[in-house]
Amino acid sequence: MKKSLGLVAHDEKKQLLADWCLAHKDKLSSLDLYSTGTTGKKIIDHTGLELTRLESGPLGGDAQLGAMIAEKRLDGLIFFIDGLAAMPHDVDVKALIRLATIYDVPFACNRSTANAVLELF
Ligand SMILES: O=C(CO)COP(=O)(O)O
Repeated sequence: MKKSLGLVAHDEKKQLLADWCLAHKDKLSSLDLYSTGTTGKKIIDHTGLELTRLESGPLGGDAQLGAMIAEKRLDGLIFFIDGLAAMPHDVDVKALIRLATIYDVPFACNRSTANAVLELF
């Protein structure tokens, strides 16, 4: 069965994630990819990768990824976080990170850790 990977980025980090996805397109195309709404659109437009777009983060996309982790349907999470901006949905962001932590899901919050997580796939 294909492994699944979540891909999320805050607005200031979306280009960085799209570029990272392009650089790793071959490997990523062998995985089931899930993304929050706006991040997913950016990745598709930039890379042509196929992925499942969930709701936008502030409208529940982070919560959907958290639910997938709790249901053991997500094998890894790449979440490029903007550590310099306040988010109206900060509670959802924290909940997603918390679930990745307690379920021991490989989780990357920036490019160098994303490279390390992708090595596991
Ligand atoms: O806000 C996000 C993660 O917290 C990302 O959501 P979007 O991909 O819809 O911008």
